[in-house]
Amino acid sequence: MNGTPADIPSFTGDANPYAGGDPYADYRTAAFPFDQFPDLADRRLGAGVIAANDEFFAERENLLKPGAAHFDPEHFGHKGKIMDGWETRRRRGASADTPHPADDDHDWALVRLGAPGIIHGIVVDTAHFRGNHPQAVGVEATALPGTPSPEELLADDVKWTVLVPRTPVGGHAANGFVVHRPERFTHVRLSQYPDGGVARLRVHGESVPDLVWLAALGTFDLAALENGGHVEDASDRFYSSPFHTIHPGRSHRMDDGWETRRRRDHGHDWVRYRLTGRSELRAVEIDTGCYKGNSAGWATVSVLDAANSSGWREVVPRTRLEPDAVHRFVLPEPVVATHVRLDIHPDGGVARLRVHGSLAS
Ligand SMILES: NC(=O)NC(NC(N)=O)C(=O)[O-]
Repeated sequence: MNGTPADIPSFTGDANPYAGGDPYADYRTAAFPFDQFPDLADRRLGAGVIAANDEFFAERENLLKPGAAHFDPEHFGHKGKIMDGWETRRRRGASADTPHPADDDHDWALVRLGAPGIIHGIVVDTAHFRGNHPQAVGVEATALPGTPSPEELLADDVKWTVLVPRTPVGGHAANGFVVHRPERFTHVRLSQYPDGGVARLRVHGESVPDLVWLAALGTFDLAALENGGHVEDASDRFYSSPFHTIHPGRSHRMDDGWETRRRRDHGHDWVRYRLTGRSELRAVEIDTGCYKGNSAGWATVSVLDAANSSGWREVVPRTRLEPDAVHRFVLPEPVVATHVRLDIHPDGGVARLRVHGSLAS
């Protein structure tokens, strides 16, 4: 079953015209059951809007930007109001007698996921699109190997699976849709009927890597999101998401890592990761990049082999961390694990965790 079950909030209709002050004051949003899963269409994972049929008012690339859409009421350009989203021109009918668009008229954007995977939910966010949001949206997905061009994706023989059937949406709202599909997808197509603006598209799910590629690599980072690593749980998500610790590359800003609030008790913070699969781990990296006055103080790394009942085992003992630095640990001997836990004492920031090894045979 796809779409919006009765128990998740849905929004329809116009929002009121912007009345000044905080543009988010009348924004309609909700917590969705799939919020726990990362956004597979995150630009920071390498996702891209590779084509759109129209982007007259605002560029398609805005759809995948991290963070909430910005609205500046005074910002106008040569073509109209500058909008932080993807916005198409107004569609027209064929003649003076039929000035309205036809029922099936729509605009579309093609998105390559940054990490292909299983999709659990979609948010079509129309933030700041009030009188010019789409009346309805639909989302489909497909899986193609390699790096297909837009033309290849749009070929007649490509099978697209409907994730969100054409559904009315609200303006200036986070329009969320639960998806129940077991397949791995590589691309999605967002359609808006008949035209309009969408600020952000979020595609929440679980990354499913190409195992043939990983087998060819041999040794790789088994916690990396792009390799199928996953954050199962974390003690704190106050400032930023623990998923950032398994994003590609180095962190370039403090909010690009995982930062917990200041603890005022005697506890500590932690993240629990599920690895690509059962694997043999040989080396661990903890990067406190961009955390200077608020780096995690000490860290411990433990592993669990869920196929074996021996429980959690510490592989990196509690170690003092330097601010804004990469710390490398070669394990005294390789360990077999399905899960890793990072404990930080007492609190603070960790930008990245890398867990190097290979899949256990
Ligand atoms: N005030 C507007 O935003 N108008 C138009 N859009 C932009 N971006 O100028 C439109 O037709 O939707």
